[in-house]
Amino acid sequence: MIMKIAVLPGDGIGPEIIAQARRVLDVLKSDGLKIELEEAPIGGAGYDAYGQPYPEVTQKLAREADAVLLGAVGGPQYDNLDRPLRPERGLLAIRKDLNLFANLRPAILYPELANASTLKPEVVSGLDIMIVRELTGDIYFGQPRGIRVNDKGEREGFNTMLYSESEIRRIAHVAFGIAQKRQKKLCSVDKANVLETTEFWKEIFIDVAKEYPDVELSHMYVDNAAMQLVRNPKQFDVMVTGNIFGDILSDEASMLTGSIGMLPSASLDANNKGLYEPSHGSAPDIAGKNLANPLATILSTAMMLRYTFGQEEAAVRIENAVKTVLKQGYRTGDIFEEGCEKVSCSGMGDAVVAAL
Ligand SMILES: NC(=O)c1ccc[n+]([C@@H]2O[C@H](COP(=O)([O-])OP(=O)(O)OC[C@H]3O[C@@H](n4cnc5c(N)ncnc54)[C@H](O)[C@@H]3O)[C@@H](O)[C@H]2O)c1
Ligand SMILES: CC(C)[C@H](C(=O)O)[C@@H](O)C(=O)O
Ligand SMILES: [Mg+2]
Repeated sequence: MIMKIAVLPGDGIGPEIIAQARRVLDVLKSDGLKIELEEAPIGGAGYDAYGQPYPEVTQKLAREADAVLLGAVGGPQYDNLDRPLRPERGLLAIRKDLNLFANLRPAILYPELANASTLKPEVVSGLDIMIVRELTGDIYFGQPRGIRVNDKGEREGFNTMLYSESEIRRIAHVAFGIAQKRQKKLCSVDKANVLETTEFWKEIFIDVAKEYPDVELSHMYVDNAAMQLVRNPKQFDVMVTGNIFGDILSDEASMLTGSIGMLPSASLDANNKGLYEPSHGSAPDIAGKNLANPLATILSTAMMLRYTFGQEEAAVRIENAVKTVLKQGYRTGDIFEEGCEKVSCSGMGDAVVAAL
């Protein structure tokens, strides 16, 4: 089987981190994996090349590919564009277009990074949480949305937090399925005390739970969950939540692992076609300086091999290479500590390739 991968570097540090992930894939390719890579622009790069953040060429490539590897989108130079043209809309468009409703963001603390975590080692050692974020619904996509003039002649901005029953059910099945293969503990995060949308979410989760009697389902309000994540994160095994809460909680959880540069992600459709990207953004403050941590992107390629291609061995090989470079003491600036060797983005890529 030839694995067709659409590579969309995007903006800011996107091209730098994707270059390192490509080197990793090139090693696997030279060792016999049949991988076909083709690049196209997305986000600001899409706008610059074709006037659209999700150009038709990119859409065609992404639809025809088995998986998509994406860097990051966005940057201050695009912030004043009309809303539909902004880079972030390109990312939302590809997620919706490919029906990638299940976003998996694993927050794993590698023991070597215990000191890089913002929490004390004893609170965080052994951390392994899977955040399951619904990705194609919620306030991100609910209609109506916009900025309008109200009855009093005042301008107002509005969005709609919306989930249909089928959208909740399908993400619930994904989350319960993942919990079944782990510690069998699923925490659904909501704001059911205030928001009808998430009260409904909770109701559906309780119903779906009947099909998974071996999984212990709990519920937590999102404000408490944000606090519990920094108080005692190891109480969580799998967390499942809607699009907006998942966006925020996954960034928070990333710091428990040492850096946002360590958090990979998989965004899957119902058939495990996936888009793989780091959870972070285009980091305009360090873009073009060869400073970014490429490990989240490299770990995302491992997720791709696992979830879309069923190549468990190759996935573990990449993860082991990452563990090796951390053991060897290589650190980009975001995870650097005294006594380690500071490397650039491409330097980290060199180390991973050597470890492979
Ligand atoms: N998936 C995506 O493409 C995505 C995700 C988040 C934000 N964004 C976009 O990125 C732009 C910047 O957003 P932001 O600043 O809020 O978030 P960001 O994640 O880009 O950066 C936040 C901070 O984390 C640092 N950082 C991020 N990734 C890093 C890495 N790999 N190595 C080292 N440090 C890293 C940055 O330098 C910055 O200080 C915005 O346009 C935003 O919309 C895109
Ligand atoms: C850039 C933005 C649209 C995106 C999101 O909010 O989903 C990002 O923050 C992420 O976490 O992937
Ligand atoms: Mg985010």
